[in-house]
Amino acid sequence: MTTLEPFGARLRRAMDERGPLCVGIDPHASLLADWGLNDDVAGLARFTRTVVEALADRVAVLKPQSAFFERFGSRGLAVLETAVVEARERGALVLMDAKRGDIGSTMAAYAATYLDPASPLFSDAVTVSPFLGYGALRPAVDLARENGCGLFTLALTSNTEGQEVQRAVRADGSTVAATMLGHLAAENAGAEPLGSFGAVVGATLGDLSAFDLAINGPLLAPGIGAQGATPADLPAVFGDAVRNVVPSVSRGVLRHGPDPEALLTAAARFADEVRKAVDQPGL
Ligand SMILES: O=C(O)c1cc(=O)[nH]c(=O)n1[C@@H]1O[C@H](COP(=O)(O)O)[C@@H](O)[C@H]1O
Repeated sequence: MTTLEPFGARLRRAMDERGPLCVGIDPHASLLADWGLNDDVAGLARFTRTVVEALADRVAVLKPQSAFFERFGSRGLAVLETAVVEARERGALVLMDAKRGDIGSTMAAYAATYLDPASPLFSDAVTVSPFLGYGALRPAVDLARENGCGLFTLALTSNTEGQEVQRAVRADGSTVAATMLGHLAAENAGAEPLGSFGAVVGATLGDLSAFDLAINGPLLAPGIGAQGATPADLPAVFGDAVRNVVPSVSRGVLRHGPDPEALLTAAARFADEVRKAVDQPGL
């Protein structure tokens, strides 16, 4: 198996060619109903295939939310496996949104699930939670490096509840979030054109100038659309780091289905708004 080019380089190229938008694949039961589909594995498969076929050859990143597949058990995971393979074949980078985080020895198994090319769920990158300690993520960091994959570590999440943990002040006076950003900057030191170790930083959070977002890695910015943020908010939230932002939308695009053209139009509209806001290419 050929080793992939580092994820950061692959992502930068995809952002340059396709624009930086990430579309999330979140098959909520309510969306399946809105699309006239049953809340069962056949409905899940139809929904997922529609999104992949509509968008995988146009957007830089597709981000399946694993929870919506796991709720159907092994047959849901089989749908997810197919989606990952098809999306990658059509040229999208797949960011598995699994938000895994555990003690190091267990983390190694999560890493093998998403970052080992031999795994049926092998993805370009995965979201991880550092709240058992950043060091516990080491097996995932190492395997990502080995296989040309990326990690997106939660730093400042889009939901207000996250603040009690992420903005907590440590004994040395730094916040937990700033500490995570510091770890990521260290992982990405010297990487060109972009490091492979991203942070998740919500687009909903307002001015973040108190945080050093210059981690030389991508900043996944969920919260656009259904959670209320808009592409126009990005420069004020991210400042100079906006060039490395991967804005992420799930329901804001998915609610336009099941017509594939309508999905693509919705994604293109978000991409266009992003391009106007941050001066990067559209779809
Ligand atoms: O890691 C994520 O993607 C994520 C981090 C975060 O801080 N907030 C957040 O909403 N997300 C995910 O992004 C998606 C947001 O979906 P929409 O609100 O429908 O656009 C969901 O799959 C969330 O799990």
